[in-house]
Amino acid sequence: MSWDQVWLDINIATMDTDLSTAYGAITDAALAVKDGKIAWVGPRAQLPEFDVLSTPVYRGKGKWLTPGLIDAHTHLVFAGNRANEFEMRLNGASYEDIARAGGGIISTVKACREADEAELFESARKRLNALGKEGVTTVEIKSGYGLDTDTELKMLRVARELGKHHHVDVQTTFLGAHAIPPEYKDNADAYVDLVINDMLPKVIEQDLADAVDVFCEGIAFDLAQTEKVLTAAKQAGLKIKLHAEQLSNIGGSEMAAKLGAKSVDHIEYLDEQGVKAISDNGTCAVLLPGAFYFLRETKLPPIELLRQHKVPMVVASDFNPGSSPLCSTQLMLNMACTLFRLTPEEALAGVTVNAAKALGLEDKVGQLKLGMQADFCLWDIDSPAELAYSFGVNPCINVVKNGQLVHQ
Ligand SMILES: N=CN[C@@H](CCC(=O)O)C(=O)O
Ligand SMILES: [Zn+2]
Repeated sequence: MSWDQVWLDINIATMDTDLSTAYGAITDAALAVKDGKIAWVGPRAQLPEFDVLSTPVYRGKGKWLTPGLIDAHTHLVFAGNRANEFEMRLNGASYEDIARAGGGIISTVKACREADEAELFESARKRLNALGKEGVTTVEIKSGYGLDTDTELKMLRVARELGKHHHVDVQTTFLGAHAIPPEYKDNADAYVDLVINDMLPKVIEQDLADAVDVFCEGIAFDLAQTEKVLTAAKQAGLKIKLHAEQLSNIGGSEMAAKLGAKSVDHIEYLDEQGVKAISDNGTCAVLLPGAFYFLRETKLPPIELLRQHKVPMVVASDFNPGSSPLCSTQLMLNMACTLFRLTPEEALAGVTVNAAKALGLEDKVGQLKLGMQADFCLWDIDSPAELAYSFGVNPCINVVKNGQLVHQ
């Protein structure tokens, strides 16, 4: 056998759902890489013979390998910060009060409109470095802090550039319909028209987005406005997804699922009818424990219903300056278990196999099996549950991206 690298003396949480073991685990395993892809994976005892003199061999000292982590929901391109609003909330104001008073998302919009591309790129690069060091190999980044055509395009260009200059793959999402900008305060429909007829065509023409998202909520866009944007995006051939049922239940998830959304995100207020709709349509549920924690929400997402209806559960950071200034996918693993009571295995699936599905990348990443991209991490852990159990000492030893060792 001729391979580019072989990993020995490892246990593997493949997250391969075809295997019957928890975590798709293979103990005393081996893995081989060729041309950036997984060329062999299985028990060490079955590894075919290979030329040990010409093949780099990495030894894992009995530790665990997992797929590279995938953070399927972030807003990591932004300017400024909202520590002042954090203080306001600690003095009694609510997230909704602040948003309605022109703060919240709109305050980050002001900062993003003023920031130049280099500034946005540099701050986002640092954040991406932080995620990359803790084992993230694919990240989704949304626009949505521009709310005018130029700034929305600027944010997406920065996100695309980051993907070109960083080992972490970037999937971009156009979120022009994130909030109603001050200029359209009394005419949200006209803003929706701008999103559909001016922004979206330019986003498509310049190939700036892989997907389109909308914030469907009482403080943002209503059901009809949301449907219009998602339908236009779908007709243009883009993947669609939705911020939905975060603060109330207005039926966004059900509508988006019927349109074929890859995911509905937040969903604390989703009811059984909504869960059935997303289950019937193969839509993933993206759980965002960081925002739940940071906003001190009390309404839990319907985890048990999601389990009953076999909805793939995803765990993401929602990293953003307002509701989740927490730039750590590893922390989300812990919070998904402590706050939402996911099992460590469910949480790990939420940042690997299910996260890939939410991004429409399930044929490439998220599992360690033959033919998939060689994106994986070696962790200084004795069981996969440790990834969700503890936080603060980064257990990531190595990151391999497309078969290249990028972090050790
Ligand atoms: N819910 C809407 N959007 C973001 C919050 C953005 C912000 O507050 O800046 C979220 O996913 O939590
Ligand atoms: Zn979000």
